[in-house]
Amino acid sequence: MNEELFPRERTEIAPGAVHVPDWLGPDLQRELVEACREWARPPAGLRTVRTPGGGTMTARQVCLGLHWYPYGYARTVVDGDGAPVKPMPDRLAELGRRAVADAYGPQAPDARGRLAPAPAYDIALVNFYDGDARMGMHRDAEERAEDPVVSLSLGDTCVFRLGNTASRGRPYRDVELRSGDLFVFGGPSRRAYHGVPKVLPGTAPPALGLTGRLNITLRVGGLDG
Ligand SMILES: O=C(O)CCC(=O)C(=O)O
Ligand SMILES: [Fe+2]
Repeated sequence: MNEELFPRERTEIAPGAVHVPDWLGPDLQRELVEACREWARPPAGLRTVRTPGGGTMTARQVCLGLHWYPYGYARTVVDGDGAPVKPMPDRLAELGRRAVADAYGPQAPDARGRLAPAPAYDIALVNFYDGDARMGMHRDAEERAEDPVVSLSLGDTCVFRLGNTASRGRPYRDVELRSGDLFVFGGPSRRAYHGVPKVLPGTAPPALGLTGRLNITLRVGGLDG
């Protein structure tokens, strides 16, 4: 459902950072919420992340493919129950490839007429935000690959802040991400600071059956070998 007078449009927020509103239809949103509920179950389920400074992240998290912790990747939940991380589902990897193609459009061949291979997404982070949760400004920096990060939003609307690559401060741009929206940041924005300063409670589509916000972030690790 779109209640705007005019439809929200695809917008390049910064070079390489593209917002595609309403990318996921209602059925796919519902399927993904159901899948997140399964992934969130123990073992290797939803956990509260502790930061080295002694704090905790307010968004709770579960990882697929490789386990992210502050600040690295492991094959087991080294900062939780120690269980092996759940596998990366093929359908999420495929969704990531489609997301990049839709966000950036058909890619241009290089000077020899070759197309770069589609990114092979092998990591998913699922973040669950209740009404008070947020995420501070950070960079997705533990991956070696430079492939774009794909972010899918489900449930409550949030304010997503995309900053610059030099510091957590200004200049930045705030974008409202609603249920079903796609946000991709690659190229010059791949290492930009970003965060979620605010979730707007009670804004999820009623038919989705979710209180709070889920974010699925897809990344390419480039960490094998
Ligand atoms: O929830 C979001 O939209 C952002 C999540 C994020 O930046 C991350 O998991 O690294
Ligand atoms: Fe991030």
